Amino acid sequence: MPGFGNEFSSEALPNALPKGQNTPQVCPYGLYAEQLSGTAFTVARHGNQRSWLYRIRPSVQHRPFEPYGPHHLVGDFRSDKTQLTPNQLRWLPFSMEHGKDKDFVDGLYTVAGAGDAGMREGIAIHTYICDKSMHRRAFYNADGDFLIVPQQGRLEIQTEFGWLDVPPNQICVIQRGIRFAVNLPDGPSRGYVLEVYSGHFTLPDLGPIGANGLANARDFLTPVAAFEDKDEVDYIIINKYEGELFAAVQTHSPFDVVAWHGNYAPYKYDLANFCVVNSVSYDHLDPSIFTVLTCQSARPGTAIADFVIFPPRWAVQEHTFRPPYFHRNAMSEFMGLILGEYEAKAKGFLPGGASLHSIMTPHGPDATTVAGVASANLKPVRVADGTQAFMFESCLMVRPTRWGLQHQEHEYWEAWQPIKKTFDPNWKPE
Ligand SMILES: O=C(O)Cc1cc(O)ccc1O
Ligand SMILES: [Fe+2]
Repeated sequence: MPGFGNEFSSEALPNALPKGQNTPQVCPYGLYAEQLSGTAFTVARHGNQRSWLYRIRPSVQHRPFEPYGPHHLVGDFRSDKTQLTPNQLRWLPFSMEHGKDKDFVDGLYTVAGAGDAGMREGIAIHTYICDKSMHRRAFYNADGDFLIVPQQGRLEIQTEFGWLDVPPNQICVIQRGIRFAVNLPDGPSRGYVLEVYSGHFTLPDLGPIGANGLANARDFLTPVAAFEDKDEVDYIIINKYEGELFAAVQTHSPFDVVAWHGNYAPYKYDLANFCVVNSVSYDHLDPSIFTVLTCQSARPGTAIADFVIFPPRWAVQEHTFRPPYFHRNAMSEFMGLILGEYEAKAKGFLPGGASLHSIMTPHGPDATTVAGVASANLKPVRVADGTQAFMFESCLMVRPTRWGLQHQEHEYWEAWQPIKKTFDPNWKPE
């Protein structure tokens, strides 16, 4: 179903949604009504999110949760599972070996983050590497929302709300609490996850751009209700709770929602639909023009996390240094690559890899990219064709985990050292 933030209704059987009320004495088809809250009951109307699920059995029918592990997740970025460093960091593609004999849940590795899931403030950045579909296992995250960015392998995701099919170059958002299971129809798979512990993703304001452009609301897709009626089977529900995992057994499928309505539901988006807006005269504009989704903090204009892409487009700016500029940012920048190459890095930044440039840590185009600029022909050119890089940008101090640091590419700093001094004190304006 198309649209962003809509009040949706979906029935897998005719008339399964109660008419005119949420909690009738007895629901159609003998279903149980269950509310899933995405915000406090009392949040102002424009930000309030909840859905009503009409299911074969209530979710509460499960055995007690027990600790589950081992795992490679971090939910507290002041703990000794992290290590402070302001250095530029880069990762070669995360090895598929990390995903041997693992499903999506067991194959989650936290690379970096900030804050504390327990305080519901902060973000976590994970990679997932896996080669097994989830069989009779479902996952939900009590800590926050997942924005999932597949890099290798299509994800076929069963959720309580229906099915999502998410190949690379598409993304999906699965919010706090929603149960899902990931199948891997293409075999071994890898990707990135941006997790936000507070708030939810919204579309960025467009200001003077107007009412259209960037990620258009109509291109977001939410699943239709789809249920399975499986009883007398062991299902394991795995819960991420303050960065730890817990598992509970139940004897029915959690994907038994016959109908639902509400505005708290997962969605996906095809990055190829992004309507790119950029300078058509001069200068390299800030990458915020490429924001797909944002999770805002309480400080106006300041994101806990922005999801930004670097899509294929025309570069037409005249008398301009066209690659990304050198800079020191007030925000942390974690980047990944889905496909192809990134315009600021001639080598070393590869699909499935990543980089982290912390708050105020200098960075910019590498020496090879800089060397090509002065002689570049500034006719209109296609840039980033067949490529897709992205950035998770956060106002928070993002720390790598120990696992992240152990797997980094050493000597990344050397990428900038061959940049030549071109200063000429006798230079004269023409
Ligand atoms: O650092 C990066 O590569 C990301 C980035 C891209 C860009 O076009 C401008 C600023 C910026 O931080
Ligand atoms: Fe940057």
